[in-house]
Amino acid sequence: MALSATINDISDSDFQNIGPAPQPPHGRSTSNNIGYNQTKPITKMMSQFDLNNGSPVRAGSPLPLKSQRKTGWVSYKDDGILSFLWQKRYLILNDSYLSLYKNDKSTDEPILQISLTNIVAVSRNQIKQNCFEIVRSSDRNSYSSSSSNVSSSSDSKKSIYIATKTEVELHSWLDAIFAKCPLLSGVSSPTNFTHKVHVGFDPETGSFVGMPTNWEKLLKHSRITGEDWNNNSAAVIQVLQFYQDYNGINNNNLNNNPNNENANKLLNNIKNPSNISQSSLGHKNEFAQFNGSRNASQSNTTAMTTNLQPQRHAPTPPKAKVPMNPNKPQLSPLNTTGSRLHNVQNQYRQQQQQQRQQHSPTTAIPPRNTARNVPNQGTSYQQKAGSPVNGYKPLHNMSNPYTKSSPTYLQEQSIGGKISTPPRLHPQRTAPTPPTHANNNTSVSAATYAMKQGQEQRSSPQGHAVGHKQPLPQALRQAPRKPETSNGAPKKNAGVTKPRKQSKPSMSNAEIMSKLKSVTINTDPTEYFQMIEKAGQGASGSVYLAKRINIPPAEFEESEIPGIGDKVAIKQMILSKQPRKELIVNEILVMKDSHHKNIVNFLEAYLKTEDDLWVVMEFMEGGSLTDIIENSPVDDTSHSPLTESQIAYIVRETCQGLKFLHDKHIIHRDIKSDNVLLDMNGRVKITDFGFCAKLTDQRSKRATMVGTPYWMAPEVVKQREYDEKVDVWSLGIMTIEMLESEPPYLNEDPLKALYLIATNGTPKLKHPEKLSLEIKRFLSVCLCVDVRYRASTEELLHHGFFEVACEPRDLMPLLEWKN
Ligand SMILES: Nc1ncnc2c1ncn2[C@@H]1O[C@H](COP(=O)(O)OP(=O)(O)OP(=O)(O)O)[C@@H](O)[C@H]1O
Repeated sequence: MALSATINDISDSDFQNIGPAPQPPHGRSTSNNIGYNQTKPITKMMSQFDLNNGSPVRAGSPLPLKSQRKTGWVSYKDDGILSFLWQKRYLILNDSYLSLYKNDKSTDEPILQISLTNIVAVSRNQIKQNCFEIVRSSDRNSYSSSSSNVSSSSDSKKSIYIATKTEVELHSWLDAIFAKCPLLSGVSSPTNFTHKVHVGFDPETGSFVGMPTNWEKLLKHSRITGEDWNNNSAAVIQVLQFYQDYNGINNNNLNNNPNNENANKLLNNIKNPSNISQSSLGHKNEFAQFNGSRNASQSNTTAMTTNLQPQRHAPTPPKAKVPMNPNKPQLSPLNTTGSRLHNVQNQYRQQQQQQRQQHSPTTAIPPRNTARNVPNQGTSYQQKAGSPVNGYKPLHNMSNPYTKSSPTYLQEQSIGGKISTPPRLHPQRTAPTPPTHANNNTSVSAATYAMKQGQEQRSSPQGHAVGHKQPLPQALRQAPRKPETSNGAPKKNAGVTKPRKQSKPSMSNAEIMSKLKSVTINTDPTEYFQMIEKAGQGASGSVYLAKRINIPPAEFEESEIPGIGDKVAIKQMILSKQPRKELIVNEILVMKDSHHKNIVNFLEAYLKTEDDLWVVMEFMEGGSLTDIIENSPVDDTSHSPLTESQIAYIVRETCQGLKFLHDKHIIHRDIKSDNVLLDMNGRVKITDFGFCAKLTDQRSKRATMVGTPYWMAPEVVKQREYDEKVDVWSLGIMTIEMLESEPPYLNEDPLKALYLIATNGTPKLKHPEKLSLEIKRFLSVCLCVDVRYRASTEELLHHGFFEVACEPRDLMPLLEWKN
């Protein structure tokens, strides 16, 4: 293995580091007493690290512990055949080896000796109290008196576990080992989420200590608790890493964020809900941005904050036909997702925005926020409007393939582009979002509204977010609204935003345009369509209902000539506003090649000008499944708005679409109710292919973080390799959406939600007693953490749950709200 080869090349004078290299701890305390509650030394120590700019330290850098020999009694176990056994051993750490002896006479032969150059990771482990794991590469330099004493696996990595009597001892060993092992570089790198630095939760101050500043801050603002930390610190580190990567957050940005003070105040308010007054909402709003949407593209920021008028000053009418001029798309006052705001909400949001602007020199795109509208919400909103906020509403949907610098499909694999490896984390952020120029009165963030509406909804002591002790008021179960775009329509981009790494685009602009031209008709399509109304708003553009009135000459095969008078959906995108044009190419290529009854049918695409792209698809007049969930009444017993038969039908159809993709080795990676559309005949189809990934013989697994966190499989959150089965997990979550109106953990802040996904395993249902055995069995095979036991789409299609599936016509009642 390359790693071990590298390791064996290390000489004493070399310093090697995995990943971007942080600075080792200069002037690090030699004390072995850095313990759990000793926040000062640890914080001080950590403050010396520059995780962004750290460079490898060459030999000769002061490592105070280097010259010391450390000894002590520990409990030891390995992961070999004696793995059940904890044995008392005498541990000696010198400058070259970590050795375990049966007694404290080091003159005897050690039972295990590991060369320090072979130690590749050290992390706390929960299998025993005060325990840490040492991972070593297969080694020529290490010695074991009994091969069975060490992992019997032929893997090149082996683990041993060491437990100490006290937490203080544990930290002291960690300190010493980190200081001496060249591959550990003294502190964990944020790009390697092996937890190599001892961090902790100080119960006295109620804060996390010993972390990079940005992580500390993220944790402060999350609802991850000391208990969570103690239960599974590795998972906390993982989700921090994930969150940071996903949002492209770096230290500088956080450290320099002028909102931090406000965020801290907000944190206090969250800790002490009674402190929160109306006037503190501005801070809270900033928290929403801080926590969720700080990375939104700048280009969208101003536009969004200036264009909320239609929704703020008038409740959205249920439906209106707005004639469209195709040459000049009008901004529809419709909230096309079917979410209707009340005036009180709008005033509320306005007020919040004013506060936010007073307090914050920056503006970020508020989170996308899919309102889960429920009947009679007005009353609840009004009640909330006058009452203090005791929490904040988390962020539902983070998808926005086009507005972020995300690791892309095209960067990763071969559909329509070059193959390149997924980018590593570059902690640099984009420039801070410029101050908004929006008029205070018109600039309202959906996030701020959501915050106001939010409710502190703690997870159970066990950490399960679902299964609330008390049923939530209807309005509070409503997810935040989508951030709104230039026409007041909701926008997908909330909470944890989709990944935006500063990776080099895999194709140049010219290459993208050339690719785009090869898959589009390069004519002005205006004369071929009559625009009827706006049907929806995505992050990358608007979707219009249109009628085909003409057909471009010689553009279609005879068998494919579309019908005059057919209704179509046209997604119009201004290319210069798309930070990731390759995602659009990606989407077109996948759609073009994916004709299936459960996939939204791509018809054609036009490059009207170099900047104006029209993608023509079949029109799905029923809207998204999210719309249906939002607009379906929930009864008093909080029973599902959909029957199990309806759910079985919708899930089966989605599953068929997924199987089609999976058979082509394509992973959708963003399955959720927003991306499932229905027509008025009850047909169900998958859409939004911007994040698809192709598995190839060379790459049968993926590792890039893509998707929308609440729907993400644990292996994605944990940044492990994954395959098609991530879609099966998301399908299970989508099934829960239909049962409970929202995905698990939606009421948690994004970081906590990620933690819960990573640690809770299969999410718990709110009302399992109301569900059939079949649907529960179905969910258990979709939401199986162990991917090996998670069903494939092929297997799912044989599941007994689908036997109760209704007929398409039985969905009609769910579509009535559209009429
Ligand atoms: N084929 C279609 N038929 C009918 N309505 C559609 C169709 N495609 C999209 N819509 C509507 O337009 C909205 C926006 O769709 P779009 O695919 O642009 O959404 P998005 O995924 O949020 O955006 P983006 O893909 O740009 O991030 C959808 O929520 C849906 O209501």
